[in-house]
Amino acid sequence: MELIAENRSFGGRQLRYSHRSEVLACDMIFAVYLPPQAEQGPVPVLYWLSGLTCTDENFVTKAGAQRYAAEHGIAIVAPDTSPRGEGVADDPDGAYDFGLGAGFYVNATEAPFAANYQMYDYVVSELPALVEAELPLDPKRQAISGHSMGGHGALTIALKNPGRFKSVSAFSPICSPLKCPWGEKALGGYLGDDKEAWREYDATELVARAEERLPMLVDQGEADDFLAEQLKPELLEKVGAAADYPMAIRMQPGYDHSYYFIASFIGEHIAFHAANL
Ligand SMILES: N[C@@H](CCC(=O)N[C@@H](CSC=O)C(=O)NCC(=O)O)C(=O)O
Repeated sequence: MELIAENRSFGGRQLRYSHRSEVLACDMIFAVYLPPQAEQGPVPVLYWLSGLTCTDENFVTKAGAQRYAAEHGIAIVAPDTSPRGEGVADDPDGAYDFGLGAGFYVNATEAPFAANYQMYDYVVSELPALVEAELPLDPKRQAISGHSMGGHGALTIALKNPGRFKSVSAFSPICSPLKCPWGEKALGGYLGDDKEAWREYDATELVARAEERLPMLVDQGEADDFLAEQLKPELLEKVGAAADYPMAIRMQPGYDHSYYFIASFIGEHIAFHAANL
C-alpha cells in the first residue's frame, strides 16, 4: 500500500493510502487514523463504514472523530463505499443509491457487478489483513461502526462474524434492506431476484438468529428525512426484543441524517467502543 496523504491530528496521524485490491479488481483508497498511543505499540481498531455517495473522506473530514480516538487510543480505518475506476459498472442512470458510492457491503453475484462489487469480502478480509500487516493494530481488539448504508454494513458484518468484534454501533442504519426501497434496489441489483440471498445481508434477519450477544448501540435522529421510508429502526427494536438481544436504540430529537448528527454523538460511540475493546 502507498501512503498518499498524511496530516497530524490530535497528536496522532490522519493517513490516506492507495492500494491494488485483488478482491475488488481495482485500485482503492482508504483512510486510517493512528492515535498517539500507536507510537508505543499496537492499538485497538474501529472500522468505520460510510453511507451512500461517500468516499473514505467524508467521515474523516466531517465527523470530528480524531479527538476522541486520540483520547481513547483507538485507530480508525475508513474504507471507500464501492469499487472505483474505469471499467467498474455503475447504475445505468447514474443514480446515487446504486453502483459507484453504493456498494452496500455485499458480495454481488449478478453480472456485470459481480466482477468488482465484492465489498463484504473487502471489508471483512482483504482490508483488515492489509492494515494489520502494515500498521500497529491489535487484531484481537476490533470494533465496527457506520452510517446509514454503512450502519447496515456494520450491523450485518458484526452479526455475520461472531467472535470477531468486541462491539458494534451505528448511526441511522438501514435496519432491513429487505423492507425498504434503497435495499430492494441494491440487493436486487447485486444479488438477483432470490430473496433468500438477501436475508444474509439484513440486520433484522441476522439478529433473529444470532448466537452471540454483542454490545450494540444505535443512534437515530427523529428529524431524519429517511427515517420512515428507508431506515425503520422499529423493525430492529422489535426483533431484538423478541430474540432477547440487548441493544440500545436511542432516538435523538431534532437530529437529521447529516454529519452534523454524527459529529454530535461520535464521541459517545467511541467511548462505548473503548469500554468494550
Ligand atoms: N440524496 C442525497 C443522498 C445522499 C446522502 O444523504 N448520503 C449520506 C448517506 S445516506 C445513506 O447511506 C451521506 O453520508 N452523505 C455524505 C455527506 O457527507 O453528507 C444526495 O445525493 O445528496
